[in-house]
Amino acid sequence: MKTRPSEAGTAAPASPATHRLLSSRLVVTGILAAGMALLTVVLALTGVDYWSTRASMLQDSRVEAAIVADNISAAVVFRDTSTANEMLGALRSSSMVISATVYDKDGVLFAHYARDRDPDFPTTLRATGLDGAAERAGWHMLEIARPIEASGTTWGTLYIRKSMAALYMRLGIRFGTALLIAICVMAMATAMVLRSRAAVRDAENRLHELAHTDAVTGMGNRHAFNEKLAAELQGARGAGYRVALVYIDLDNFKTVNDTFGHAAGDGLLRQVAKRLQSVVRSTDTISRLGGDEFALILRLDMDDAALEKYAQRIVSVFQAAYTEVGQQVNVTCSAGIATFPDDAMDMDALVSNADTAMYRAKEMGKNRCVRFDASMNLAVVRRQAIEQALRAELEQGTGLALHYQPVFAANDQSMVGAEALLRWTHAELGSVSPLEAVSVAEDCGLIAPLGYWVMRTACRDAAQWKGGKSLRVAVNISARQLGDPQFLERVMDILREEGLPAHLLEIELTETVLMENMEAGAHTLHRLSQLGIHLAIDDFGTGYSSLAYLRQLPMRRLKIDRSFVKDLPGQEHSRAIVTAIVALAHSLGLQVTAEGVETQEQADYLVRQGCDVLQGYVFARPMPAPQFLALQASASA
Ligand SMILES: Nc1nc2c(ncn2[C@@H]2O[C@@H]3COP(=O)(O)O[C@H]4[C@@H](O)[C@H](n5cnc6c(=O)[nH]c(N)nc65)O[C@@H]4COP(=O)(O)O[C@H]3[C@H]2O)c(=O)[nH]1
Repeated sequence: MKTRPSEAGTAAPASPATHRLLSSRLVVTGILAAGMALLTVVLALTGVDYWSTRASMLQDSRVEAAIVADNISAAVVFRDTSTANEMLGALRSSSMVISATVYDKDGVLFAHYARDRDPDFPTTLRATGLDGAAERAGWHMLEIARPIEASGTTWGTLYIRKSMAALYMRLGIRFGTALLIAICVMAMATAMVLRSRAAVRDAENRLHELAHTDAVTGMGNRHAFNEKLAAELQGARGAGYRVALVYIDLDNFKTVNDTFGHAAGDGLLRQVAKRLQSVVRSTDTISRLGGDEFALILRLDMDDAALEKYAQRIVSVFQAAYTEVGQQVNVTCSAGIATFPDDAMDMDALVSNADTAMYRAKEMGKNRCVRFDASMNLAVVRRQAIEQALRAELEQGTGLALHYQPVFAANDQSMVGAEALLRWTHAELGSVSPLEAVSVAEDCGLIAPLGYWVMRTACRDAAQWKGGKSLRVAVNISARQLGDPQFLERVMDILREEGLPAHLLEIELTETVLMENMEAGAHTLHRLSQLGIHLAIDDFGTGYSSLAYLRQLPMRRLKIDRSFVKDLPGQEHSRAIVTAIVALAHSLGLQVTAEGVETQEQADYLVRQGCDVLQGYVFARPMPAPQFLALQASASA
């Protein structure tokens, strides 16, 4: 199967909105953190500044008070109040001084200076609360007291009050400037971050768009599909609605791609996308999952019958032919539907079930839509078991066998060869039909080892068939085998190693195999034919082969499918087809084999129509190699 459930993924990836919100938050948090850091630095610097300015102011004030106390001592000794007042007045040049007072040795006011009115100034030394050489530094005011001395005697006390306002003013200006610079820096940094963020977001949006868009059709791709389906299922769980998933796979897209080239294939996919979009509702989501696979997610607001009709509409969209590179191209689709929560409770199971239903549609003949059914999973389980068993079987090679069904010349009923048919009986799985085994082997990549085992075994057995007439062994080849670039070389090696002449090997290919390997196949077939190997078209009439194309291939034989033989000679339709096929084959120089001949009446009719070789239960059933050897020995005796 092309799609494995694990590819879908279960967890809903973060939506672009969540992603954007998260990255915006990160940006804001980063800016805030930087702002806080700058503010802290500014505050710390201001604190340091405060303490150093305050300490130097204290020191200056002490010196100032000592100088004034020294100079004023003479005026105090001689009780010259006016000189003392004048000297105190000189302090007005010191802007921080509020007032200065001199008390005599009894602590009584002697001289005073106040910058403005200072009604609270202490009128006695006692009221200052300071004595001798003391100082008091508060938040608002600095008070200094200094003794006034002359000739070793204390004559009074100088008391100065200073305001701290200037200090705060200076600090305030510095803090404000630093803050302003910090804010400007932050604003510039923020503007730059936001600008680059916007550029990054644009780039992210573009990347998101690219990562979620299919380049060929412009539809959502597998990422977009996974996100949408996860979101839709989450919504459905919350709100209790149903969701349907339709898996669509084009049936013969590979042929178009191989025939007309990849550009035409892309053009066709674009047309398909347009047509699909024209039938789905605007609320439904259609995505291209890759290759020729599309998926449709719809919120189910319709009943099952309406859903079937809807699916039919999708399939019928493909009925009209497409025109690509001037050619009419017919492409059909196989679709599978699974619904949530009826068929699956989670995303992986829903995807897997829709895929399973789509593969069932293919198995049922393509060009249809199939609703998932729980029993289909049993089929999937069986296929997985077959895959495992086949893998083991090919390593040990014990359970596989070939049976040979003889084929007879129509004119004299003599045996002319045999068709090798795969038989496989497994201890647990029982008898597995060759069609089932080959189909599983093709899907899981085991067709090459299986095909070469069949080819080698058939050639080895046929090399033992000795008799009057050389018998040719026919081997069936599946589509994937013909696509193997090593095919020609491997077949030649096998013939050489097993000792079978090339003309005694016939390779049977169905029309579908031929049509699926048109270009690469044609070259290989010509080489095989040049080497002497016979080529036959199997099950003729059941495929869609173009006769013009078949004519160019080096075919020797055409085998009429047994579905046309079964109703002979009674049914007119079958009679007409068989007559036409025989005439056509002979006109192209091909021999005709009729397979599935079950009655003598059918055999007689086919001989009358000119068939060259007959094969069927009426003559012999497929049989094990030793039995065939015995039959062949008795026939040639
Ligand atoms: N009803 C009826 N059936 C008859 C009669 N005579 C023969 N048959 C059956 O018709 C099938 C003929 O093989 P086919 O058309 O190549 O169809 C084959 C062939 O396409 C495929 N197959 C078988 N062996 C191999 C193999 O080794 N490799 C590949 N690639 N495919 C194989 O599986 C198909 C089915 O094979 P079988 O089941 O063996 O079925 C065989 C054979 O048993 C008859 O008179 N009446």
